[in-house]
Amino acid sequence: AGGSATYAATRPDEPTALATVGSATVAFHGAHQAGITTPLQARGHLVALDLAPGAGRKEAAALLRRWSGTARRLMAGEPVGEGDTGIALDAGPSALTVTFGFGRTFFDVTKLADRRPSALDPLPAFSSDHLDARRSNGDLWVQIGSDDSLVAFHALRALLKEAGDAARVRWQMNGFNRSPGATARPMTARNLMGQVDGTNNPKPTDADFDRRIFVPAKPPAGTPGWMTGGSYAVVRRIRMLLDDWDALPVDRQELVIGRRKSDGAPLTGGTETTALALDKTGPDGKLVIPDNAHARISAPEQNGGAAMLRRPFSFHDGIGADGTPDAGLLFICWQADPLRGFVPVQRKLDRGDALSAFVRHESSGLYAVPGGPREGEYVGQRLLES
Ligand SMILES: C=CC1=C(C)c2cc3[nH]c(cc4nc(cc5[nH]c(cc1n2)c(C)c5CCC(=O)O)C(CCC(=O)O)=C4C)c(C)c3C=C
Ligand SMILES: [Fe+2]
Repeated sequence: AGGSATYAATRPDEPTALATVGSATVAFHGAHQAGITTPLQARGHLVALDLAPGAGRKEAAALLRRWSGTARRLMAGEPVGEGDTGIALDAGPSALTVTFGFGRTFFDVTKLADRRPSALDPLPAFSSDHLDARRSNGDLWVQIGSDDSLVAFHALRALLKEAGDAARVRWQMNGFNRSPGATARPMTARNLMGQVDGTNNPKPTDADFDRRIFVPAKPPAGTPGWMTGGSYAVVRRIRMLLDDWDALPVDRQELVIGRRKSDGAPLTGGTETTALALDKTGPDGKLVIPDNAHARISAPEQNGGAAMLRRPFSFHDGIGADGTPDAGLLFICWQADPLRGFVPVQRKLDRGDALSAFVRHESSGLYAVPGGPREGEYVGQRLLES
């Protein structure tokens, strides 16, 4: 079973990844685009592009048509066709998803301002923002996720080549999550602070899930019909001040969030999925989950029911100029309306979240992500051709 020359590179006695991770396929067509309710993938690329000078609606439509064809093929595990780089040869689709969105400026460049959803109005400024405009926003946004790094990179290369002369990369961010099968049983992900992160996300089985995350068939005023089945993505590059965080004793880290680090259970007791007992006080008469605990402040019941689906990737881009890790969370949240999801919660966090001392929001984007394409349709066709 392999000589010493191959031993380090492969483990021929173990089940092949293709039989497990590699074979997972996510549908390209459907009511919603893939990559929103898809379970977190191990690897992610986020890219924003601006249409090239001189490119308008026609070029944008042609690009979305090309991109959709390629995304459909790649997600089915097929090669791109002529000129395929071969990067993903031998691998299955590995749960590849490609998700496309439109930023506010897209509608000016393509002269479609009358079809721009009001939900794309710029996000308010937050006092804790340290935003870099060059790494924020953009006309187009592409999210690529896969459980295999080469499959994800292959898709990225193919899509960026296809942008050709029509669009240029504005910024790119690369992220990761745990690999499937790395834990003995499926578990909620951990972030780079070591916290169990994602516990209280809305679940597709919740009665009000679709209403909170997706634009309904009869969209509200200010939302054009082409957004039916779509969602809005808020994307924030949030740097974690990991050296400061790691210097904090675990019991103090737990007070910052309001949950136990080991298993994500509320400080008020129970297991990971037990509800937070927000009114519970300790023997000293103080709230067990402090006033400024992140989980308290962000809870929907503290924000008029505001809810979002958080689907992040971690990032690590080496060591920053200040000598500390340039690492953190590519925070991506999905909602039917950012003014009822991200904005009220972030406003509240901005005023008094204990986590604020350990994080820094460095870039921001808001994108309208149209519904999933029907068979034979490309993503965004209902916007670009009706
Ligand atoms: C504006 C929205 C939010 C930002 C920005 C945000 C950043 C952020 N969060 C963590 C870690 C955790 N967050 C947790 C819960 C949680 N966070 C938000 C919103 C934002 N977080 C919400 C809506 C919730 C759910 C609250 C609830 O319903 O109880 C948790 C607890 C576990 C969980 O439910 O996921 C952790 C841990 C970090 C590290 C971070 C920025 C880097
Ligand atoms: Fe959070």
